[in-house]
Amino acid sequence: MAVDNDGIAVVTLQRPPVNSLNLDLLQAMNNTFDDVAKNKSKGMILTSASPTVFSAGLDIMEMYKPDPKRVETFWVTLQDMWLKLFGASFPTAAAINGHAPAGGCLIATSCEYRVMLSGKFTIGLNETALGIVAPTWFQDSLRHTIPTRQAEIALTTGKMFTVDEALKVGLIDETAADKAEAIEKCKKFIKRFDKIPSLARGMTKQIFRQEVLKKLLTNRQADTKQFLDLVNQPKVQQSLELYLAMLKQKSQK
Ligand SMILES: CCCCCCCCCCCC/C=C/CC(=O)SCCNC(=O)CCNC(=O)[C@H](O)C(C)(C)COP(=O)(O)OP(=O)(O)OC[C@H]1O[C@@H](n2cnc3c(N)ncnc32)[C@H](O)[C@@H]1OP(=O)(O)O
Repeated sequence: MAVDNDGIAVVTLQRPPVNSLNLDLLQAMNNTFDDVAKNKSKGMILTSASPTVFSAGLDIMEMYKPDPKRVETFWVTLQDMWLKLFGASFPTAAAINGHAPAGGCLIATSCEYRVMLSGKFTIGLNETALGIVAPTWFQDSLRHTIPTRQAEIALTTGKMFTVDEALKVGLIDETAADKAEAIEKCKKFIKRFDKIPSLARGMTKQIFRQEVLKKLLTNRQADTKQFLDLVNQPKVQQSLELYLAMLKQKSQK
């Protein structure tokens, strides 16, 4: 992960090849979000070092034949990442310079503003298409971003939006021709708050988001147990094995 700081922190996800979210990357993100809060940055922009993938979502390898302690830590760290990002008092924006499926879409929808590169990229919560259920807080992040009816249809169909579709439904706010332009547009959004007192801004955002945050905070243990019960089912392990093989086969073509 690289962080540039000119008052606005540009945080670049840098875990080749596809920025899949494993325990180490999630821990690094959490430490970075804490630093951004401590350094009193004007705001934070999340982007990716890959030219084609913003983030491929959760690292499937963390869930396949997992070590019991590590997989629990993985999930709790993912919850922490979402609580910190969705609940950040500082302004947040995503310069989405590539595909953003599942957990990649979660990161983007946890930010306040999204600029995505025009091109053949897709974004969405595709969990149902994979035969899994997006956790409540994943769903909440999408419902918080696009109209409820569109969110329900997208979630139940596992829809991956093209850039044009995402713009139309409000899943992204703007498009950009390249990464530099996406970052500039995100900076422009963050600079809108230059004349707004940051305490009032931050508290207003937290009040606006508190219902959704509270849902996970009060249900954390149950959410973790549900995940662990699911991931340890032999049938789920079988599906993960098949999915990994399919991904490998596709990447070798
Ligand atoms: C059937 C699944 C059952 C799961 C059950 C889980 C039970 C518990 C679930 C509860 C949690 C629910 C929440 C889940 C949220 C998630 O985020 S799940 C992850 C979903 N992500 C995806 O489905 C994305 C998969 N990846 C892609 O579609 C593509 O890789 C891409 C569009 C992002 C990029 O395409 P491209 O640039 O062509 O790269 P590839 O050649 O496909 O991949 C390169 C390389 O990376 C490996 N890889 C890709 N994604 C992941 C990943 N998410 N985790 C781990 N590894 C990944 C891919 O296999 C290639 O590896 P090799 O080079 O072949 O070694």
